[in-house]
Amino acid sequence: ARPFLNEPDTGFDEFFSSLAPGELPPLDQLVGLPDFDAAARRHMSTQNYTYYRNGAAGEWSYRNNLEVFNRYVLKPKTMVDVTNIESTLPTTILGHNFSAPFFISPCARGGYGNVDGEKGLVEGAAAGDILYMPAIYASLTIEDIATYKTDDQVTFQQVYLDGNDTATQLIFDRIQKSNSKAIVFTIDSAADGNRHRAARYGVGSADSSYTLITWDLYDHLRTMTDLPIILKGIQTVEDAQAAVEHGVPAIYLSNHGGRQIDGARSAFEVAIEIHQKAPEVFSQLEVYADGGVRYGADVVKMLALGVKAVGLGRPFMYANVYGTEGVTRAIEMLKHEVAIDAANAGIADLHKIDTSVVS
Ligand SMILES: Cc1cc2nc3c(=O)[nH]c(=O)nc-3n(C[C@H](O)[C@H](O)[C@H](O)COP(=O)(O)O)c2cc1C
Repeated sequence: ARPFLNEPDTGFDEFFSSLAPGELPPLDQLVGLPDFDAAARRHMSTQNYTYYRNGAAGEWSYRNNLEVFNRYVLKPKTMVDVTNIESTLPTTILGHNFSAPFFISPCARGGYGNVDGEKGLVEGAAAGDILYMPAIYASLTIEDIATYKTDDQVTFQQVYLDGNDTATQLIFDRIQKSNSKAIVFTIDSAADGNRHRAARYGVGSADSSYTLITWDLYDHLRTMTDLPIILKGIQTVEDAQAAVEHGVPAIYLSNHGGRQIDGARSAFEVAIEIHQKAPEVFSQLEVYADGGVRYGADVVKMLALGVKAVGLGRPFMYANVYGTEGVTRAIEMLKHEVAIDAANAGIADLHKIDTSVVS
């Protein structure tokens, strides 16, 4: 296997060389989202870090998620008035207002990175006014997470579901009671993920059984709740089109951070396929996407294809090692990067972005 740099070398190790083993660098000295990975790796136990970091099998999909953004370059336009770009960061996600077109992807086991579990993710999302999607296998319960929300904070609850109606109805009722505004049904994990790195440390998938996931099930689930049910883990244009036919309000392109099946394409590549073969999908329903997003420019490239909002998993899990302040700072960093990268690419308004800026 060719060598792989988990984070590009931007001087982190030299700069923080005097820190004691395990000591976290001061938050205000981190300069970008990849720094949170390096900081968390220093601080977390190898076992816990491995659960966050791992990808399926040889981790080629994990790597590709990160590397794919470098295979598509930006084509900056000049002589454009970009001075109002920051005012175009806010967007709506399923009709709810947020301050930026990115969100916190659902990730299990926040407690591995912070003794307070997902508290920092809920509070950070509120402070930064972005969407958080708590995972059903979060360390905190749906109800505990709800106690950390501000009064008007909008969250979407992720779930794994099977054909057991009684269990499903219980979960749906809890979600409704906790005032979540949508259900994010993960459909890319019909079987256990083949996770070599994680298996070494006994930290495999949170969802490991064979699970019945079909369009019939989706149609049935919709009769069991008034909440919109988003499908997470769509990976082909055909499935995106089927989602339109089944009246799905939003799809979420994802290969689960490269954690389920090695060799699966990145969401960015799937978005390109949809853009090429069925661009109408982007206006027929809302399309979200995640995987390997680490820089403002990555978000800009996703938006250029027609993606409405972009998710990040690991960066926020690593930021949560610092708790609410860390997550809040990560959000600020990414907002700033999206704005300056878009501006330098000659984009005046993020809502009017199109593929002419990407090649
Ligand atoms: C530690 C960890 C736990 C995750 N747990 C879940 C989960 O319970 N449900 C789910 O749908 N996706 C889960 N994911 C996938 C994320 O929602 C998201 O798709 C992925 O992290 C995006 O890639 P990124 O980490 O490169 O941003 C998890 C990812 C990580 C890193």
